[in-house]
Amino acid sequence: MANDTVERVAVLGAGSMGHGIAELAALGGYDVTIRDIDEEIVTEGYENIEWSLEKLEEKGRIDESADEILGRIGATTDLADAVSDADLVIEAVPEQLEIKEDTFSSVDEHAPDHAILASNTSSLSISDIASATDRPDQVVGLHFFNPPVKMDLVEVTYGEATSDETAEAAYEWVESVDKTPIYVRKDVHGFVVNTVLVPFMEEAAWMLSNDETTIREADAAMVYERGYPMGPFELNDFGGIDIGYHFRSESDQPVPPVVEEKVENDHLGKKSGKGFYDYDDGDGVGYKPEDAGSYDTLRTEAVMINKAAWLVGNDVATPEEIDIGLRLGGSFPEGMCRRGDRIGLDIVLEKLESLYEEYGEQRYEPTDYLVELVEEGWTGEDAGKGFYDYRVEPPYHYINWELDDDGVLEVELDRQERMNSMSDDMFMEIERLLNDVDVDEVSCVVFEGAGDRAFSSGADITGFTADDPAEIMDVDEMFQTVYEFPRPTVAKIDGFCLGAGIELALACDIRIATEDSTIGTPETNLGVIPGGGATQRLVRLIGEGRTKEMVFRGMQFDAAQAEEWGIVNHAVDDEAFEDRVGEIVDDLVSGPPVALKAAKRVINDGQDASLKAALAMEKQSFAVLATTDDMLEGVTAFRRNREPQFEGE
Ligand SMILES: C/C=C/C(=O)SCCNC(=O)CCNC(=O)[C@H](O)C(C)(C)COP(=O)(O)OP(=O)(O)OC[C@H]1O[C@@H](n2cnc3c(N)ncnc32)[C@H](O)[C@@H]1OP(=O)(O)O
Repeated sequence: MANDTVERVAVLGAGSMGHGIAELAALGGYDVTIRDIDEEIVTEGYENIEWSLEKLEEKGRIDESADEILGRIGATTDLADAVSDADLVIEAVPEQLEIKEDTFSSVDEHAPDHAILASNTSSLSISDIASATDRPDQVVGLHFFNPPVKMDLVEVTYGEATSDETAEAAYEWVESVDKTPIYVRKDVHGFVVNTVLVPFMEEAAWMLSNDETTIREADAAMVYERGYPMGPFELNDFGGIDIGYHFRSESDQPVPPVVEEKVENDHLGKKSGKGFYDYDDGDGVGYKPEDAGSYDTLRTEAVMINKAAWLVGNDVATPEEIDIGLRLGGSFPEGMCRRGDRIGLDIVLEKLESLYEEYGEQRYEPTDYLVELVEEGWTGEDAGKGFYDYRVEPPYHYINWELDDDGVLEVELDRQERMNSMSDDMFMEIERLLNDVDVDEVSCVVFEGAGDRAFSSGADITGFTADDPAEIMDVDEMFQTVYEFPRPTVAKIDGFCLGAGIELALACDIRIATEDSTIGTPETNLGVIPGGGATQRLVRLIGEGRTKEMVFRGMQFDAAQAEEWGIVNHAVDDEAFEDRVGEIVDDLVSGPPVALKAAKRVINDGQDASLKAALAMEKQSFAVLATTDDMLEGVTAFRRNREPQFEGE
């Protein structure tokens, strides 16, 4: 029976994945034993962990010392020793079924009965691996991405016999080490991420094999026109061309001839000095935006969306899980379900049908689920439903929000894989939330960034070349919605707050930052200027000279300087941060709502009026407020020497 209290972890294999997983487990507070067959490999793995922890310590990214964390890690070559008291065993030995089976059979013999046995395989079947044990119900896939400490995603994969109890315990463990798990509910080859990601590279390789594209054209189009972080050939070179090759051939699927040829010639990508690009004797990756030509981006995206539909239709994963998987595991700007809903599933289906007709290849055959959606008229966002249902409560993918009993609306920008940088969807979601929320229920709004690295590093730069300039200009509306929201707003800044990040903060009424935060307007480094209001809001806040210096020089500085310049209200020590924000929010929550709303309007609008007109606005508001119940309550409380209880009337 799986144990839901994991205290001790054993990691088998001290290579790049194994030592990374062991480091992660130790960072999460677990006692870990790392084991490999050879003393030298174990020592190397241990030293790699030591080096990495020291780097994290130097960068101030860990709360404990590297030595303390290292103190939780033991190393051995003895498998029985490593697993005998482990509650969770994670295998990260070479990707060969025989080696995995031998390992699991020995682990089964020596690990406690309650232990969960996990495999980090990325391409083998969990069910096959589990069958080497007498407890297949306690065997689960835990597919970490490389490097495990940096990459946020872990796929938690069911084998045929895996019990819910085991999968749930594994899922919770992943959360306990601060990673994001997604369930892969069936043991399908490639799990979720690779099922959708591999065609990104493969479709381009088929097109190259058929002389339908060039390497640079495909890479430039997917990066600059569609916003992917790397082009398909660049990604293939980066990850290793042999990896994708084995992935296809293991599952008896045809391999594009250009890939076969590269593997035969040992041109495996960056690691061998040559792949689709030449790294040793050439300039390496070298495409430019103008190389994009007429590459058929929809062809690749349609195949990926078809794969995503196949996963959903076969209950392997939900659209949310697929999209999180691709964002965190593939660094995609958005998941393929969301992208499909934006493109229009009817357009995707039509594309697949025409490709299927032209080439007759199985990979173009539209999956049943996609056909069903389109037949029912659920063709995506414009139709109100596609992979996601946009009709009643449209989903929020990039912000988390909560309205508590005191009326504090907490909005968390959550795109940690890209430093909470703001995509079009994030802009839209913030705006939609503020427009849809019942203002009477809200006493104040607090914006913050998810994770511990950034409030927001700005607008998503990768979208700049892919988006229509008119859409980029529209971002301004969200900032104005925040600025005009009729309740006090607070920016709670911890970490990078750059570009659109500081612009969101400037649209808030009060800004409070941890001392270590970095604040700035780096847009000129990108050849643009702030587009979300910073030039205008900053000049009103800190004056012309400082605004010009900041914007012209693309300056970034710490919170102390931001406080000195008047950009943030308070720069606060890390330890005191939550309390300080809490004090401010408490004051806003207990303040008189009608008066605060009036004060905000008069202060905002008065800045654009003449002093005379602004004073008149103030006087008028004062007079109106003097007739409210809140004023009576304020005066009564003063006379009776008690705290006022404002009702907002
Ligand atoms: C109208 C508004 C306009 C604007 O806002 S323009 C944008 C202004 N902002 C910037 O120019 C800041 C850009 N970002 C950075 O300079 C750096 O990041 C930081 C200094 C914030 C952090 O650096 P480090 O600690 O080395 O992290 P990392 O590896 O650069 O970032 C982690 C991942 O986040 C992605 N990322 C960060 N900021 C953005 C962004 N603004 N747009 C898109 N992606 C971003 C990276 O690329 C990377 O991703 P991967 O791990 O896949 O390599």
